[in-house]
Amino acid sequence: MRPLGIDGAWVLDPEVFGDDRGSFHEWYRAPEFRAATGYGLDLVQANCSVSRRGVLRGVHFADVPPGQAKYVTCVRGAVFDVVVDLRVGSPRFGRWEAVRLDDTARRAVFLAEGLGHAFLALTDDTTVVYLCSAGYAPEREHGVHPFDAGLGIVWPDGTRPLLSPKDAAAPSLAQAEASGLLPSYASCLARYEELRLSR
Ligand SMILES: Cc1cn([C@H]2C[C@H](O)[C@@H](COP(=O)(O)OP(=O)(O)O[C@H]3O[C@@H](C)C(=O)[C@@H](O)[C@H]3O)O2)c(=O)[nH]c1=O
Repeated sequence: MRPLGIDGAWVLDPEVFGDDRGSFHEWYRAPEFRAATGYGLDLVQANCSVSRRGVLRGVHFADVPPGQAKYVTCVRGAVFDVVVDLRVGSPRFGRWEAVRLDDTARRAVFLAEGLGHAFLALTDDTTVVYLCSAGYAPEREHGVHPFDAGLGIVWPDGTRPLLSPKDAAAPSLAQAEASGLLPSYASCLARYEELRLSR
């Protein structure tokens, strides 16, 4: 796993073994995962979503503590997957980074607690699966608008994005910050340290 430009985010480039039957790859190995990230992934929930082309989900994040770390891959089709640093006080606050996840390279992205996550489906029947370190708590899950100019995410052309009503009504980064919705970098660092010591 190699770190992305936003601390707390990593990408796995797996070795994919192809043969006459199809392919095989490992997308999670606990010791290597821990060695690379400093985290043990405490698997509490595993999710799967299917999206048609142009569906855009996010930018979502959860309150820290406890936060919700996610380990994401795309098992069918392709997504433009985006990690956003929403941690107030982070040197990279507001910065975003995109990784293509697809059923060819079979990359996976890990996002630590407090980071924002979004993806745009580039194909029909795009299937994304992800492992989560915390269970779903709707009252603790929030969003920032994916087209917010303050974030300036450059989404790929060629699709007409379809957002959920909740995501379409999400605040801008500035509004979310002003209303105290965003996690602080200090609380995230404290949470990371707590997790490192406990696992
Ligand atoms: C996320 C989630 C949703 N749901 C339900 C609530 C709702 O009825 C339906 C769809 O929920 P949403 O519209 O929030 O789903 P979605 O927009 O796909 O939300 C997801 O977006 C990506 C970007 C993430 O990173 C995820 O963590 C999650 O926030 O599924 C659960 O039961 N458990 C869950 O963990």
